[in-house]
Amino acid sequence: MKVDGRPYRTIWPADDGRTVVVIDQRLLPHRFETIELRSLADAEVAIRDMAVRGAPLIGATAAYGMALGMVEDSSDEGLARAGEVLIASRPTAVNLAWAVRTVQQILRPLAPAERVERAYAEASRIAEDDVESCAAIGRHGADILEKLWKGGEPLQVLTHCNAGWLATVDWGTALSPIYAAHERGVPIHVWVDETRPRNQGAALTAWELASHGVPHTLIVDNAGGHLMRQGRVDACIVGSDRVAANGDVCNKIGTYLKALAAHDNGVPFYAAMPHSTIDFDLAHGDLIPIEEREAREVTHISGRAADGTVTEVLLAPEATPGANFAFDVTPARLVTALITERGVCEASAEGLAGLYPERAGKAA
Ligand SMILES: CSC[C@@H](O)[C@@H](O)C(=O)COP(=O)(O)O
Repeated sequence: MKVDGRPYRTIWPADDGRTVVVIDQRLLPHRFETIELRSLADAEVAIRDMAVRGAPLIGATAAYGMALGMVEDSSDEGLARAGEVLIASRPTAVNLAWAVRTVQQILRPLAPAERVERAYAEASRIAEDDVESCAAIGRHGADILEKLWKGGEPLQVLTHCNAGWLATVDWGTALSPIYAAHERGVPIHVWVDETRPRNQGAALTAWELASHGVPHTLIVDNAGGHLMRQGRVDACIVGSDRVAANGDVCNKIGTYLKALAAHDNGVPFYAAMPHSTIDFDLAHGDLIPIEEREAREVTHISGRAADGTVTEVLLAPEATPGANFAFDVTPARLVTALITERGVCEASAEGLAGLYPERAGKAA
């Protein structure tokens, strides 16, 4: 996608062929800056501190992290250790473990001397695969949005968190259909959930949509139910960090409440994801590890001024403890359909098996 007229992806190798460059998403929407990852530790910290975030981008960063790890130590021990370090950085998005295991599987039979080049090639393949997958998700999802639009007033779509191009290598998952429909001339207005506590909706989704001229309005996380009751939402689309084999969808905390409100109000609720997000090894969503982050993100709110100064304010009494669950699981029965690069399917084991017959019922 473009930033100030220049095409960008969220991750790319620098000219030296070794350093990996990413956008520092902690600085958006006020500053667009990149950081260079030069070591396995840099990649691990970028994921853990959320300079990069979003399931597919975490996966691509982990793949490049494996390559950086191979530069440091391409022995069998180095290969295993790099995987352990990266997998421990964030637990919920399965794309991370999927990318690490994909790279390990390719490298394991090779001699250590051959592993560095092959690791970079595989990381680049994973990144390209994500770009193609997200573009295809955009086409399939735009077909749905086009059908939902009855002509006249803009289609009203609600989204949660950031599942746009910043969360992937390019295009996005939930936002890709919105961009594609917008390109096709379908008038769309997006209700953007702020997405406390880290405000990915306010900071990232709003920034993306504004940069691409898609009309949108920022709302507090609890407004979605009210808008749905008033008939002011035609569809919800979210991304996912992990889809279980039965179609349960894990995504940013608060997604489940939106799905409940959508179900109660007859609003279609779609989740969009590439194949790398589907965990055929997990029978159902209750088995998905839910990341718990620092309570400080809940008890405090912080904002960055345009000059870069960060101000943090305590919201609660000093002694009040906070709990910070980063994701929740929406049961498959509340999901109208899954939108993948292979097409649209029911959120069920049968639906997933129809699209991925080679993976269903087998280890990923
Ligand atoms: C495009 S992927 C969708 C998800 O990764 C996205 O909705 C999300 O929950 C991101 O969470 P984050 O904690 O910002 O990594």
